[in-house]
Amino acid sequence: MILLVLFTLVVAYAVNFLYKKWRVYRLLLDNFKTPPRHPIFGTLTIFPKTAPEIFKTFLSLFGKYGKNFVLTRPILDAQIIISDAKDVEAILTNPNTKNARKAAGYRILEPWLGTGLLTSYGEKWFTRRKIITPSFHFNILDDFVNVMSKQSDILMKHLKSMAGKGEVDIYPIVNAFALDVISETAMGVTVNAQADPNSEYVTSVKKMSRAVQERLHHPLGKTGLYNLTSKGKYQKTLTTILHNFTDKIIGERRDQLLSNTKIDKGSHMNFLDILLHASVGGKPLTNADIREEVDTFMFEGHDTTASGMAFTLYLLSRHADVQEKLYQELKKVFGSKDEMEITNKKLIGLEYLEMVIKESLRILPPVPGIGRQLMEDTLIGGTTVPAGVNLLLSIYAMQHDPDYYPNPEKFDPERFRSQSDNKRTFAYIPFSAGGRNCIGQKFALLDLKTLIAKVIMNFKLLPGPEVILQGDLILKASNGIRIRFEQR
Ligand code: HEM
Repeated sequence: MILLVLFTLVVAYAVNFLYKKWRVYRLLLDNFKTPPRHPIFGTLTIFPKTAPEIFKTFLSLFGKYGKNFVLTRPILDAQIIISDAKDVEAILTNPNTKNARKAAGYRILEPWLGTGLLTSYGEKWFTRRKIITPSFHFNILDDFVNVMSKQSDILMKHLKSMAGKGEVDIYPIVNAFALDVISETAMGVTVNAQADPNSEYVTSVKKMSRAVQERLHHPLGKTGLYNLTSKGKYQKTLTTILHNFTDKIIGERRDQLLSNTKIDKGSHMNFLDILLHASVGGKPLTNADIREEVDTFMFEGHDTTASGMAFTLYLLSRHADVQEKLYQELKKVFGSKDEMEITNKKLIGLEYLEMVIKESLRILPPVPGIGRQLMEDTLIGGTTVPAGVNLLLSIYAMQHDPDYYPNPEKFDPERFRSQSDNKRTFAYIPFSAGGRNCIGQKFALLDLKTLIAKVIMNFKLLPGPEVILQGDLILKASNGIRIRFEQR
């Protein structure tokens, strides 16, 4: 009898669950365009197998189905893809920012990042954001520029050894640079990715970035069942290595503070120090709390920036006129390459460099799209979409939409000479926008400017093959980002 009652309850729950899902599913399909659907697999079947082909097919859908459309997956799962800047604005500027919950896909980052700033929401996100925001104060960024400049000198030596010797895939090289900069600024230690690319931590970060991308495409990727697969177990092993490393750094730094060893104020205050000094409701953050944030910075602060750096150099290598104009601006500010002293103030004065970077981040945005799960009913394209629905805001599609950017495939930094065109504001969001925008935006721009300025003052860039793009969490090139260097 008890079994019968239990069985009936389970069936009733399942029917109710599916009925509610079906109603949302129907609402979305009745109000948004959608590509042809397979009865079980939904629109998954229109996508080819490889990551570059998936990205190409995805982008072609905007031409066929308009700025917003729906994609479906098994079990009545529907997601709205959005590239109408008006709708993006309404979603990102919702005054209830605390409730900006990330889409279900972000949960694949949680084994490594926990629920740090990127993945959390509600009160936890709000409190952490308040604590972390001062880490990006102008004065602190000033100190960080010294780290960026020092690390870029190491990179120059590395590039010199490669100049004039044919094509180089620039992505892993600038990735190591970005990792060194973020580790020194976030944790106060150098992981020496440039000098020692084979250390356990450095290789584990790289493997983890790849493992996360793979998980994104795995049918069980977003479920707990993934942890039982061999790939899931591999991700767990990497997580343990990465956590052990961060735990050790945090533990040592806390002990140093407790034993009253004075933090050397002559050196920069890093994010870790700020977190160790912070408290919530009078209680200090635990080591586990701090680890979430340090790991989040290590992930979000290096792959993104490396993608931006590598693609900017790639675009410059293919546009000799822009490169020359930039070189002339840099020469005026820095004099000769041997006397280059990089400061925050000098970088801010480089107007054309800023335009070049902005246009690069438009044409090849490191984060091609961001996901949200609606926490309240929201009007999208004239339809009230119920809470719970997952959205993908396509940064790439908006920034390539001819309605917002005439001749969108043309690399033209002059687009950013005038900032007066308000129509475009939310069509250009490489760092997202609103309350949950990128907290590291200023940091990333300084990092990009330092590296690009140093490279262009020292080298002439020449083109290699065209990139084949793949756009998962981070925009990358499946054939590498290959260019040639000649020493100036
Ligand atoms: C060119 C480089 C970068 C780009 C294009 C970029 C882009 C973005 C974007 C689009 C978001 C929104 C993500 C979402 O809503 O899901 C974001 C969030 C975030 N970024 Fe960046 N980012 C860059 C560099 C950095 C750096 C250097 C750091 C750290 C130093 C950083 C830390 C973060 C964090 C912690 C968040 C979450 C913020 C929150 O939700 O409150 N990013 N970034």
